[in-house]
Amino acid sequence: MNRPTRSVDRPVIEVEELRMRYGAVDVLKGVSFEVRRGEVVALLGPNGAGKSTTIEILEGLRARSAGRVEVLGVDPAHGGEDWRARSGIVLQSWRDHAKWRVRELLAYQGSLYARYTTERMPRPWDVDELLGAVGLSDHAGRRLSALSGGQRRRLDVAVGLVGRPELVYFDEPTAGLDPQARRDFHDLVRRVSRELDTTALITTHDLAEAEQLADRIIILTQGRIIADGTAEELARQIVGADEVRWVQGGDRRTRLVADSTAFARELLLEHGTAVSALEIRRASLEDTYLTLVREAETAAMVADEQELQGAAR
Ligand SMILES: Nc1ncnc2c1ncn2[C@@H]1O[C@H](COP(=O)(O)OP(=O)(O)OP(=O)(O)O)[C@@H](O)[C@H]1O
Repeated sequence: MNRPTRSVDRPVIEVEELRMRYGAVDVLKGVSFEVRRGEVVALLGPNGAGKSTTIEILEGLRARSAGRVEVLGVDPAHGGEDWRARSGIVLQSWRDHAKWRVRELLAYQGSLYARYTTERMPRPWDVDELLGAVGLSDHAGRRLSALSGGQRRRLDVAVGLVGRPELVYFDEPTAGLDPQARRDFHDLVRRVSRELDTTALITTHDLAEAEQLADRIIILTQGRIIADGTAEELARQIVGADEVRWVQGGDRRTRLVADSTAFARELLLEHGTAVSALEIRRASLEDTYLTLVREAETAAMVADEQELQGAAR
C-alpha cells in the first residue's frame, strides 16, 4: 500500500523548549524535537533522564512547566476525547484483568473506538485480523491469567493498536519477550508504520532494538537532548568511531579512527603486503550511546563545578 500523500504534512509531534520542574528540581531543561508522520523514533536515555516525563506530557497525562507542545496538531494540555482516540499507548496495563478472555478484552477495547471511525481509517481493527497480526490467534479464548509473560506482552501491543491509532507510544515493548516474539514485534511495528502510516515513539533500553527498528534515535540525558539522528549519524558525532585492526610485521595493531575506509586505504598504500588480517569494526550503537552519554555527563559535571567555584568566589 502506498503512503497517502498530504499537501500539508505537519509533524505529528512538535516539542519546543519543553521544561518540567518537580518541586525545585528541573527534570526537562529545554527539550526540542519533532516526529514526522510514519516515522518510528526511539527515545533512549539512562534511568531518570526524563523519558517517561516527556511521554506523559505528550500523552496529556502530565502538565508541563513551560514550552510548546503539539501532538497531532493539538496541545495535549487541551486534548479532548477525539484527540485521545487518535493515539494508542502500549503499557503493561492489563495484568489486573485476569478474568477477561483475550478476544473479549480486544472486542471491548475496540468497541470504544467505533465512534471514531473514518472513511480513511475504519476503526476498530478487526479483532481476528489483529489477533493474527500479533500472533495470538491460538489463544483468543484464553483468560488473561492463563497467558505467558510474552503472550501478555503481545496482548498489550494489540490493546494499544486496536483503535488503529495514528500515533502509538511503546514503553519498553519487548522487555521479557523471547527472540522470536521480539522479531515478530519488530515486523509488526514496521508493517503498521508502513501500511497504515502509523507514527511510533518507542522508549527502550535495548540499543539493538532501537537500531533495528527506529528511523531515528533521540538520546535524552539529564533532561537534555544530546543527540538526534539515525544510528549512522550518531556514530559520526563521535571521534574515533571505527576500530581498525591489522597485523604488521608479526605485531597485532589496533587504532580507533573516524574514517576507517580512508585509513585502510592509506595503510595499504604505505605498507602494502606487510599488512594482513585487516579488520574494520564500526562502532555499535551501544558504543556510540555510551560515549555520548559519558561526554554529556562529564560536561554537566564540569559546568556544575564551575558554577560552584563561581558562587564561592
Ligand atoms: N512525580 C514526580 N515527582 C518528583 N520527581 C519525579 C516525579 N516523576 C519523576 N520524577 C523524577 O524525574 C526524573 C525523570 O524521571 P523519568 O521517569 O521521566 O525518567 P526516565 O528517563 O523515564 O527513567 P527510567 O529509564 O528509569 O524509566 C527522575 O529523577 C525522577 O526521579
